[in-house]
Amino acid sequence: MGQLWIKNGLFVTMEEDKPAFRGHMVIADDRITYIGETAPNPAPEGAEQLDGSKLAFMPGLVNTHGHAAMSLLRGYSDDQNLQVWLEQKMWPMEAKYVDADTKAGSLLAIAEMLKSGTTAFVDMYDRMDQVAEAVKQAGIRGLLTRGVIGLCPPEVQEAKLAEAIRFAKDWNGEADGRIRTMISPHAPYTCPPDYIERFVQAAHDLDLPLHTHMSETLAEVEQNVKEYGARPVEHLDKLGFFSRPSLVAHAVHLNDEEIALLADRGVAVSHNPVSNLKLASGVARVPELLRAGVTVSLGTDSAASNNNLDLFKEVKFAALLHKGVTGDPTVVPAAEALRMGTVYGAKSIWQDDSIGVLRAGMKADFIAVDIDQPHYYPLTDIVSHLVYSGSGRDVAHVWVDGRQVVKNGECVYLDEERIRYDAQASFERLLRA
Ligand SMILES: CSC[C@H]1O[C@@H](n2cnc3c(O)ncnc32)[C@H](O)[C@@H]1O
Ligand SMILES: [Zn+2]
Repeated sequence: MGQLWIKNGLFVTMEEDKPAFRGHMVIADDRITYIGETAPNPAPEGAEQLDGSKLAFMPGLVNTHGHAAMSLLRGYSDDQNLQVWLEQKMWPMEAKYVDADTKAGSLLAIAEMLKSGTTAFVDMYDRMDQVAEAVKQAGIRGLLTRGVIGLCPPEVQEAKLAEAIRFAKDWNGEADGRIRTMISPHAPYTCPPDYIERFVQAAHDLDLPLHTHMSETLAEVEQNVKEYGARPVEHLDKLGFFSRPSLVAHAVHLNDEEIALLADRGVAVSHNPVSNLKLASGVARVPELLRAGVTVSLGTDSAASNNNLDLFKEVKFAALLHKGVTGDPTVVPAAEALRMGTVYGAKSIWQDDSIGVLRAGMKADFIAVDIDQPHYYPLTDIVSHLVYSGSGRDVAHVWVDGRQVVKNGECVYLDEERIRYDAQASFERLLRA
């Protein structure tokens, strides 16, 4: 891959001691080898040079919850609550998916994510080999997991669990280590307790993290109490779920005791503000979670409930929403929202701390934002501008694992025209089927 020397760029490192400065960065193969205000000394011989003077460089965004292939269902069902949306609209359409649809939807989503600055994403879905192939091709980083809905006869449950384990084993560490896997019962309301326990066992056996939807709606919490005599957090805790590194999506309806328990067990939360607003699920208690020491990152959920996979939007919503509902303008300040979209996301999913900040020795997963535009002027506080004024549309270049995967706004390894065509064809077939 060789070396890249970025000169005179504005670097937003996400490091606490030196968050932003103008300077230089050197990439060798998959790693950052130098970052600093002064030029590298000695100068990297033979390195490709990039003038960074009109660009802001920051760690790639990390999307910690989604279902990429559902991008085919973008706009198919708006303005419904979760239960109606899932049971009457999503699940009937998903039942008609074939491998080619999952591949088409995943490529569409990955193109959208890469072009808007996401370098790593979590994906929970079915037909995950297709998603993994798409990740491999596009050059993005993926934490992939076969999500399992257990509302089916025992022999089907058995087959789904076996498939989840097979996928997790086959793909962990693939694509030069850009793919990692997890184990995922879909939710406490779609998987019986003894079935969830088998996923926990599998996660132990394979030494993998767990991921699930949890406490997304009030109805879910009430149903859990009625069926199992416990709220979802206590329920999952009793089933041993939090004995593994775990990432829960949504966590909207939590009481103080549940927040304390999640903090105590080291559970990471993927906050999905836009999806939660659109499905009228509620607003997660993010300021309290952060105060309790929970790692809170950001997810888009799918393009069918968002309807966009630009994580910059999620960062902005996270910064604004909690000010609005608490009446306190100091909660989730811009820098904290940006940490949720980068370093906290990295911490939640990539447990070896090799991504999420710009620092020598870290993996070279970073993006270049075109700040030579009116909405970045006057150039004062770059973090404020990125959060409150910027968007994924400003992303010019993206690197993952030291490899440039977006150049001048175009995906290097994807045929975007073909992807749009295939996505449209898949959707039309699904409608007719
Ligand atoms: C088979 S795993 C993926 C499964 O999850 C469904 N899904 C998408 N968004 C949500 C959400 O916000 N809450 C719960 N479940 C969701 C999706 O339709 C798939 O069936
Ligand atoms: Zn989801």
